Amino acid sequence: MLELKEVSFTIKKDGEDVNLVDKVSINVPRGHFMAIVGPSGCGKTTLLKTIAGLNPESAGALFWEGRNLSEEGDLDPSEIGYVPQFSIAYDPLTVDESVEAATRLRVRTRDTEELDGRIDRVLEETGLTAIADRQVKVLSGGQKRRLGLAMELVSDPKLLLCDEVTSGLDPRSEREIVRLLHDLSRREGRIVLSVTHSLAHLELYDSILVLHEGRVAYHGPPDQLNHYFSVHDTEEVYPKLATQTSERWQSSWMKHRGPYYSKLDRNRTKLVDSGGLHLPVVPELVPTAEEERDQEKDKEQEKEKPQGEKIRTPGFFAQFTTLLSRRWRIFFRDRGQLFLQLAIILCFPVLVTLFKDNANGQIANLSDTRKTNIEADIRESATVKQDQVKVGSAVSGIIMFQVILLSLMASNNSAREIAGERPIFEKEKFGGLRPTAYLASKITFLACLVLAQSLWMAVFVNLFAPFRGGAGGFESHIIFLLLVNGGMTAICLGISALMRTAEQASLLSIYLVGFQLPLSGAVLALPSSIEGITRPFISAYWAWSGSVGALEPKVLEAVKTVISTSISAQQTCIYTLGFHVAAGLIAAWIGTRRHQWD
Ligand SMILES: Nc1ncnc2c1ncn2[C@@H]1O[C@H](COP(=O)(O)OP(=O)(O)OP(=O)(O)O)[C@@H](O)[C@H]1O
Repeated sequence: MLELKEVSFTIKKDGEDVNLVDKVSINVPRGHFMAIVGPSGCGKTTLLKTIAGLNPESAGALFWEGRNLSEEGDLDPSEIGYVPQFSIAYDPLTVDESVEAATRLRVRTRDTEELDGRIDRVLEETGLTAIADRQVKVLSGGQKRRLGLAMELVSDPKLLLCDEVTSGLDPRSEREIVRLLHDLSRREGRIVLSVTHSLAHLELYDSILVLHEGRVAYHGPPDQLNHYFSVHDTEEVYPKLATQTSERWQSSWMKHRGPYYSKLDRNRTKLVDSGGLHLPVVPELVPTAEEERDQEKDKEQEKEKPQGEKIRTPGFFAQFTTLLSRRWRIFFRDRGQLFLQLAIILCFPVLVTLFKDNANGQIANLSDTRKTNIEADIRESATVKQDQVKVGSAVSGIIMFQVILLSLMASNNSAREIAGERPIFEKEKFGGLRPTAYLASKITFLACLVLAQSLWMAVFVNLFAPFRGGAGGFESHIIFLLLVNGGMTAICLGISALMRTAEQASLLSIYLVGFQLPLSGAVLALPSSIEGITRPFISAYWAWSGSVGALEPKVLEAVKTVISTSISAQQTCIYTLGFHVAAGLIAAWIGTRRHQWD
């Protein structure tokens, strides 16, 4: 039994308290199918989220089987299913893959047989078996809703909350979905609460809850709705609601609700007697002595069951591997993303090699012995200077170009990685996904991209414009390229986790990359007052400086003749870039833990 006692959800608006849900009191027994209806903005979704625990109630209390949920802890993620308004499946995956991923993330199964059995059962229940290998992107609206339901049913939730799962469907699909929800409420005593705009098919529900401005205006049998509101047609209920204030509707309901609740009880008894409702245990009925003995026996047997038979959330590693393999599958299925990534990895290094000729040029040596005349002496110095400028600016420019292009790749890698799928992530988190497993899968996926991009950039460019480093110079250069790409990828991932939308995250990440070049000081020296403030945050400077520091002395001298920015010690560059990686990951960790379900 789900019980709400004077539950309110209050927000602050212009300094005033506003009750979006106001003193809602209802009882919903096991195996009950209830519609939550009411005009747009009356608080239906807010009430559903309050029941789900997504909006903590500001007053009142919620009970599940007599257990106070706010005091004794929420329902286990496997016990509750929430089907939101938005799609919770990835377009490139098939129906079967989506349900499989949902099962692997929510349910700890003993073996593949159990996993397959669970997936097959859920596909069967929701009528998706015939289209199990179809990609989500080609599904109809009704099929997508069924998939959303299937992905929730994998854990056999005792409480299924559905938010507008029939909106936008044609009348036939709508009826099919309502019928499906009705059937789901008839199994294992599952409670199904469905928020809907539609006043069609109300006869399929056991009870209708009418909300008006967050208050209960009616909660009774569907066939008494018109009678209560004194209307001929259900469509007239909403206009009728507008004829008086919600306070009046609420107090009127409190006065008259007795007979309607009795009717609900009678309907339920009839249903149970006719065998239309299968209830494994009916806690709200006082059991006979014999039933009590049976229940005790059941409890004992439950205790003796091996742990594996209970629905338990999978561990960190199982969730991590499921998410990682799903991420790679989406990556390879999404042709656009794959093509863009390959084009970037292959073409960006080609751009850098355009400057190879000057970078490969020789720098003449000054003679040890002085020339016999001053004119020859000056000519020789000028030639050396010319070589230094030509080679120095090309070598420094190539390094900076590599660094900037890798920063650009970094923002492309991760700016949308979390923000672009935030609703799905929040939904999966609600279903028991560990944020650490999610973050670890993202880091592993991105680390592979960073490795491929940075190594290819270093090796390809080195083929045409060999890095002119001393002993171990090229290896150091590779490390700095890896670090700048890794650092910027981590920072953009942090931004992605903290921002509310993918657009905000992309924009901020692009600005961040755009400012790297001018603020690095590699092109134009910055005023020292600004340099001191900005430098610690400019990854491009530290990677460029570290790589330049790994050049052989003669080339390093040449670079110094064309720049007026100081070169930092390599150790300092490594530590600073390491700090950028760590800061980005910490931001991502904070962002993934934060609750961002609108
Ligand atoms: N976190 C929030 N902060 C401020 N206002 C909110 C918040 N959540 C909901 N609201 C407001 O509360 C009201 C009820 O919203 P809710 O989404 O519950 O309505 P609804 O009945 O489900 O509407 P619809 O049928 O149009 O989906 C709306 O006016 C909405 O703008």
